[in-house]
Amino acid sequence: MSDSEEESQDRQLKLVVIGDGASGKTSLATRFAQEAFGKQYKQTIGLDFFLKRITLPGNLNVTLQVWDIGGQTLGGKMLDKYVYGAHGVLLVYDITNYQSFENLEDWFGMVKKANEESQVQPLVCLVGNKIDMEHMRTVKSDKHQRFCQENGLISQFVSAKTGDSVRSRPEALGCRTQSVPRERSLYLLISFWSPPPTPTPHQVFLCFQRVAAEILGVKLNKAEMEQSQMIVKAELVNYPQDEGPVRQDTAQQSKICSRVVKADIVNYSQDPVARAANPQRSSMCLVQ
Ligand SMILES: Nc1nc2c(ncn2[C@@H]2O[C@H](COP(=O)(O)OP(=O)(O)OP(=O)(O)O)[C@@H](O)[C@H]2O)c(=O)[nH]1
Repeated sequence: MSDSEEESQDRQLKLVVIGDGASGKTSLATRFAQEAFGKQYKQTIGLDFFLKRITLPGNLNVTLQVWDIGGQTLGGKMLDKYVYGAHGVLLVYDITNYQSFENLEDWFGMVKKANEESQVQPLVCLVGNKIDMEHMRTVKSDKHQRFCQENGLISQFVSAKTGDSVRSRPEALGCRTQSVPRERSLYLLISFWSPPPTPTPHQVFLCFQRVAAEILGVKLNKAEMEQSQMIVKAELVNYPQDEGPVRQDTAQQSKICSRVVKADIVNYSQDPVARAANPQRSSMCLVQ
């Protein structure tokens, strides 16, 4: 095998996703590996595996082996075996479930114990999931940050549900806002902070990418780092009546921007399904 062939071989990383039951671990892994999301909760018994190949800056191909560990394994005999040898750990909690945050101490304690004899400690990322339900948040962002600082963890907020598609313009999301002046101003507001409409990776992908990059010591550029860390929700727009089908796909989209932005309150006048699934909307654009 030539040198260049050897160099182009994939690196393999084992990433373990742990946290309380129903915090969204399987959903994160599925969003990352399959670009999918299921509303139905199906408890993971034991563990599941996902594989995904990504390319990091410098043309470095990395195969991520994602171990999705069932939340019920905490305190069980197998957990330390699952976690042992992981290069990275995603410690997941649900921002709307305080107990899932409190239990992180136990999960993190187990990670440390499982690897205490290992020479290399895994990189641990604290993941606050379900930020599409910001209005139901029970874990304050500063608690999250404190936990990260105290334990030397990297920090991430995501939504497995929306994928938190950042850096997309309204037209790229299928919104047609031109016909209503109020929406037009919102469109302009968002456009002002948005870069050109190129297809960009979603937040969950960026979260995994960031962990892989940190493990391998690969530097992400400033834009990639900002994308992976900044989350702004802009749930908005008073859609005209004839645009129901478009709305369904776009009801959960978020936007990235660098400060607080006042936005319109949503009024999904033609979309009872989306409304039922998402009863409350933020009237502000929130900066994490
Ligand atoms: N709104 C919202 N719901 C989510 C999100 N992520 C997961 N869910 C829902 O939360 C429930 C639990 O998600 P799972 O991914 O199965 O949770 P888990 O942590 O794998 O659960 P265990 O298998 O018991 O460990 C499901 O009904 C998901 O649809 C999210 O980001 N936002």
